[in-house]
Amino acid sequence: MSGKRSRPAAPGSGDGDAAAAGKKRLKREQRVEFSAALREPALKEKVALAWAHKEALSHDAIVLDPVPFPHCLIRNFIQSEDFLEGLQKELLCLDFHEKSNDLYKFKQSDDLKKRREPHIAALRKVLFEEFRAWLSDVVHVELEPTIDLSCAKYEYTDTLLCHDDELEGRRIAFILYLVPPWDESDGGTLDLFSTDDHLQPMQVVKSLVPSWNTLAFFEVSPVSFHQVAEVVSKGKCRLSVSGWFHGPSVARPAPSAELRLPLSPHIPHDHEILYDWINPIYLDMDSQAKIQEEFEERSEMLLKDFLKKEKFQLVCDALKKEDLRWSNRGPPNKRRYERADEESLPAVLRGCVELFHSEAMFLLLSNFTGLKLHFLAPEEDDDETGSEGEATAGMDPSQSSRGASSQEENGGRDRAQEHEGTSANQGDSKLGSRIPQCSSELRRWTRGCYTLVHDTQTTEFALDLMLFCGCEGWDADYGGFTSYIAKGEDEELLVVNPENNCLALVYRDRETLKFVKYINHYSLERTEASQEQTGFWDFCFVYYE
Ligand SMILES: O=C(O)CCC(=O)C(=O)O
Ligand SMILES: [Fe+2]
Repeated sequence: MSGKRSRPAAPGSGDGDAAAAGKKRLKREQRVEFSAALREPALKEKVALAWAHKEALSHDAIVLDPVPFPHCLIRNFIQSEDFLEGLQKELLCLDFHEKSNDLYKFKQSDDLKKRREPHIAALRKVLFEEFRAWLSDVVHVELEPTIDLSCAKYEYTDTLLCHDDELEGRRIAFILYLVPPWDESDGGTLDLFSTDDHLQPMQVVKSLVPSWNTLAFFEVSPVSFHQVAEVVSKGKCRLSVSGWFHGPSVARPAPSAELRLPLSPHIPHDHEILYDWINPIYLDMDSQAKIQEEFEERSEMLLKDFLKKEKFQLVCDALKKEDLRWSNRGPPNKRRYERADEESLPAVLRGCVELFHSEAMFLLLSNFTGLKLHFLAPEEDDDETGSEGEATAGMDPSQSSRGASSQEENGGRDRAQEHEGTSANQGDSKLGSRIPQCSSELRRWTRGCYTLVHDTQTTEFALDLMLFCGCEGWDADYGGFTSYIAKGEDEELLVVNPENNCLALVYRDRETLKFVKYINHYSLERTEASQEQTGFWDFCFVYYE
């Protein structure tokens, strides 16, 4: 993602506390230096050469690795241990704000740009004056004095998912870790991703374990994909001070647009399939009319106990069988979950997929939502009520069978006749380019899965359908919920929590984006409670008029 949302910008950095700065200091001013070894001209020269030639270099004071993208670790960055302790104390006294969206969950401090605590001020100075000069020489880029600095706390279940840091002006990212003794098994590693020929991240190829007084830095570029792995130790706090040195950006090629999932029109299937699978309360025309009324009001709907009990049980049993083949869906800067390979589906799951794909379902969904997902469904602006007072619910799916041929059987139903006429008149434009279609996936959600909002995501009018399985005892704190947000904002418009045998319908417009919240380590506690059951599944269909 080209980083507008790569990570929260340092919080409000207003200018002008010059007056305050002029006041007499209450606390003693601090001074600090960075690693003397690093400042040795001979070592500096070596690092600069290695950086320029993209060569690895290993020294007590600094390790440089050009793979998967150039990054360095500086051990013992700050010379004075007393200073670090003072700094840590000041940082922990700051106000931290819980930040949470598709990409991250962690605590961020107030902006450090203007903080006047002596250790924070001294760190800012050494970073953005002496160290910046050193770094400019080493990477051969004139880094600007712009101060971009904040403090982050990652605790149990906190994470920052795959991103590249790219945002206007950012040239070198850096992080100074102030963590207790830390092990890879605590989580919280800084993971670096390899990239493919299209500059998309592939997999984590290197994990840097944070350690006290180590500074990591890397060049921000179209391939600098990294993440902070979820912290999985309870009671451990991964404290860091991080920011960016600004400078001329590395050229970025235009992002390649993503292919969306294949779409297909309904498959011929008459209403019998509905009666086989669906709880009969939803097949009653009056309840469809009520659902439609409410859906038109709210653009969302949860239909509980949607499948017949015995069918739902069969579906759940089949999902738990091991012979299903699942494949990972990425890339990690956009999503991570598993999708069932359709070929491997046993009959019952194939049947369920067919249900959502069926012509009868397209018509039923038209009735639930008022959308025109079937040519028999009324036009959107056609809000007349029929003589039997049930017409707002459109067509009775039990009256339609196979496309046009069903019209004969529907002889008595005026609206069907009328609308067949309409679609025939509009002819090719309706039936050609604009046939209602859908995409489908059977997905498995376990710890570590998520989807992200990203720049190449298409926004469109669409009806989302999700049917959840295997989520008894699922807690919203595990993540895994689908969040709908307004484009360009983090504000949540709607959340859909996974709930067993619940059908969620959501109509979204071009200003709405959705993501599935990262499923965290806490979700594994449920696994322990309910034996081998990990995560949950959903049938996810997206319908287009
Ligand atoms: O804390 C880290 O190791 C990396 C943080 C990071 O990637 C970021 O804040 O953008
Ligand atoms: Fe980052």
